[in-house]
Parts: sequence; C-alpha cells; structure tokens
Amino acid sequence: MTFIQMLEEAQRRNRSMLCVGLDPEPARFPGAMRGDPGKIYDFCARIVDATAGLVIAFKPQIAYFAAHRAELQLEQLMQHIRRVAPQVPVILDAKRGDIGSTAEQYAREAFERYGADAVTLSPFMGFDSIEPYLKREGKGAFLLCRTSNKGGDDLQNQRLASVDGQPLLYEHVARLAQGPWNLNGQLGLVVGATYPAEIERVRQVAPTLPLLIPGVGAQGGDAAATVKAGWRPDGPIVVNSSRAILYASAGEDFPAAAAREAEHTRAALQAARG
Ligand SMILES: O=C(O)c1cc(=O)[nH]c(=O)n1[C@@H]1O[C@H](COP(=O)(O)O)[C@@H](O)[C@H]1O
Repeated sequence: MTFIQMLEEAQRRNRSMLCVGLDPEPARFPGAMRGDPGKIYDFCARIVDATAGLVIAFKPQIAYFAAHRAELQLEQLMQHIRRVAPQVPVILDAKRGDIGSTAEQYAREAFERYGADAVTLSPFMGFDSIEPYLKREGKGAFLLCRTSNKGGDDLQNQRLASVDGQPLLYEHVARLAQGPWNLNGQLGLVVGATYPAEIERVRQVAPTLPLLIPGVGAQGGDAAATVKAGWRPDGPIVVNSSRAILYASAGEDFPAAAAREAEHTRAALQAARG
C-alpha cells in the first residue's frame, strides 16, 4: 500500500483527520518517569496504545529522540506502532534538505532505519534535494510550504518577481509540488493551522495534495477553520497536535487523558467537515 492509500484508509477506518505528534520531553513526563530519557519509548508507546484508534497518522519528531541519544528508542517505537496499529501511517518529522548524495542518506535513515511511511522536507535547496526521496516507491514527502510559526513570514511570504504571476514564495512551492515536482504522486505540503487564509490559498494552487497541518492545540490554531480551509474529498488533511495531547495530564492517568484530548480534537475536526 502506498503512503497516500494508507492515509485514506486510516482516515476512513478511524474517521479521523487527527495526527498525534510524538514529541517526548522527559522533563514533562509524569510521576516516576519525570526527567528520565530512558523512558521515552515507554511514554510514547503508552500514548500510541491509547490513541491508535483515533488517528489518521502518528508523527514522531526526530529531534526529541536524537537530543537524548534515544534513536534506538525511536526504532523500537516505530516497530511498536507497526505491531499495534499496522494500518496507521507514520510521518517522520525530520525537516531534511540537502544535496542529492546526502539526501540519499537521509532517505535511507527515514525509510530503512526507521521504516517511516513519509518524511517532512525543506524545499529550500530545490528539486534535486527532494528527488532521492521520490525514488522510494510508495513513500510520501511533505514539503514545508507555509509553516505555523511567526517567522514563516520572513521568507515564505516574499514575492517572487522573476516567476510568472509574481507569486509569494509559499504559493510557488505549492504550485511546484502540485505540478512539475510531483513525479509519482508522493508529495504533500506542510501548512500551519495558525494561518487558515493561507491554507485556503494553498488549496487553490494545490487542490488535491495531502496537507500536513500542525498548530492546533498548544499553538492555538482553530480546528474548524483549518478543516473548512483545507479539507477536500480528494485532498486529505492530516492535522497534527503534539503537546496538548501528550501532556493533557501530568499524572499517572496520562494515557487516558491523552485519549480524551485526542477524541475531543478528532470530533471537532470531523464536525467541521459538515
Ligand atoms: O513539520 C511540522 O510538523 C511542523 C511544521 C510547522 O509549520 N509547525 C510545526 O509546529 N511543526 C511541528 O509540529 C509539532 C507541533 O507541536 P505542538 O505545537 O505541540 O502541537 C512540532 O513537532 C513541530 O516541530
């Protein structure tokens, strides 16, 4: 099954557009786990077990593992997700971007070492930095387009005078990803929930691409506005929330609290589809 087919299947089966982001911070773990990087796997596995039936995808952020020398725990976690939720695709959030020979190594890391179904990439270095990922049949790649942070304005909202129609940089990224760069239908775009007007604009330029939309929950993005702007019957959206779900409770009941918060967000997203 390709990444896109897995997304569509998980969306249908779990009736969900919610992606749970796995951004483990030992300092925020509950009880006896608090401050222990050796518990990263345990913490994340319990979140996965509690939310697997509620999500369209999981998105581990690699920095939260690598910063604690916990790459082996990330490998274990990927295997755990495969075991308990084989139908749920996993997006490795690595935001890679480098020349082709190095990109090839990053692609091996994401798809072979960790067994991810898709990866996040920066398009800043151009098409040849994206191409090695597209050679992996059935795998997906989400290009940063209009990110959720304030500083996204600095470059992404600049106008490209040299390109037909003088689009903003993020509009141009969306156009490339919908068209000439999307050789085998593997590309998607990252657009922040904090900017629904821009999500709508991206949808005009890229009507059918899957959108990874972080920024609901801790960053304050509006779930209903996100769905209205981004969801299309033939263009899935993957709406990520990390901290609001992971740290819904600081007590031993954290898996149940995470499930409640995930269910609440899942329902709000579904309701906005109308
Ligand atoms: O690519 C991403 O996932 C991403 C892009 C973006 O524009 N904004 C953004 O917050 N993210 C990631 O999405 C997650 C958001 O986490 P919360 O703010 O805790 O829900 C983090 O892992 C970020 O690295």
